[in-house]
Amino acid sequence: MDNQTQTDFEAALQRKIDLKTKPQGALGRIETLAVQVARLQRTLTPRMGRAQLAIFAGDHGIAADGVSAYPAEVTRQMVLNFAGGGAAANVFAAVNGLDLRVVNAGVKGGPFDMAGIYDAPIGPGTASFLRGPAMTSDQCRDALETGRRIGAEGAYDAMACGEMGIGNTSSASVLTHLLTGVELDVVVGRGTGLDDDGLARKRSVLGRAVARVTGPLAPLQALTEFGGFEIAMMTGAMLGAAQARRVVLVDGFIATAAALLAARIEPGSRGAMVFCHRSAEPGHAALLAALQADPLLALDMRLGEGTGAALAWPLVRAAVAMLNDMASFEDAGVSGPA
Ligand SMILES: Cc1cc2ncn([C@H]3O[C@H](COP(=O)(O)O)[C@@H](O)[C@H]3O)c2cc1C
Ligand SMILES: O=C(O)c1cccnc1
Repeated sequence: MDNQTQTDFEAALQRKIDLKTKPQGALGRIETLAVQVARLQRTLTPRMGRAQLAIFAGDHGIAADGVSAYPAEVTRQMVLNFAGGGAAANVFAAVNGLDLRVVNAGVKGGPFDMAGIYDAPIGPGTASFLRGPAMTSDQCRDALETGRRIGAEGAYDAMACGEMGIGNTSSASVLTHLLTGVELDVVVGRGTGLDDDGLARKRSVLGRAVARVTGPLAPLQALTEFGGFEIAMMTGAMLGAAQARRVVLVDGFIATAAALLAARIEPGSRGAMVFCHRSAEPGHAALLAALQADPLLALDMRLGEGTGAALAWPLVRAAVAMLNDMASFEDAGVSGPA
């Protein structure tokens, strides 16, 4: 769109919302959401029919260094739980009508070879980033490419990204520190529920890991050094979905680390992102501030899997329904402001 067309479009969009049977601005953030989706789809009559929740799973070498309250085997066990329909993400996706896709981005123990799990492993888990890079730059590129393809596949209007990977709050914490400049100790949290000793150990391990590198890292370098296969694939999926002009439903701490990477790699992707909830994991605030994002929900959740994204999906649908289906003052014969 040229500048004049853009200005006319924005004016027509705001006028359409202001003529609805409500006091001006009375639907608050629902109005902002409607504007965002209309801009993304470049129409005054956007569509918000189907959403997919893709859960990317990957193992982390750093998990063997004692940074999680749970053992690494839980990653694989939870992938089987997703396939069996028993996880929180399954339940919320079912209630709110999102299609679920489970992606093996690199879980230890080899391919699953079973219905309901898409095997696209980059490797058998990352290497521990305490001792060297988590992955090679080729692996990082492959994960991003696979993610981009997944993000653009199917006939979806929205893409929710979730993750599973024991140890991935460690990866996300280091990425948050490197990408935002906020002090490491501030952004490291309890993850799955470390006690005070566990948290101190996690801070110490991650401090030593960060000391391995010097100087500011470019986003792709940071992802290669300290990322996870599921984080890299999720970053790619967000980029692919944004490029296809789909709404990107961003979940909690880990997903927002991927979102910040995506926005740094391609700033244009930011416009597609809807920030769904504020995680209780402390590093989330730093990521949200860097993205100038104010999430829709604050439910004290700290799970991941895309649970917050699945819960926020009906709000996006409601915003679009408001724009398309709500009567104007004239349609309904309601008097405007006195
Ligand atoms: C049973 C179970 C289900 C989960 N679903 C998501 N996570 C979440 O916790 C993990 C990250 O936390 P940390 O860095 O402390 O390991 C990720 O797998 C994340 O998705 C889970 C964790 C557990 C234990
Ligand atoms: O907010 C998240 O995504 C999160 C927080 C803790 C553990 N796993 C995920």
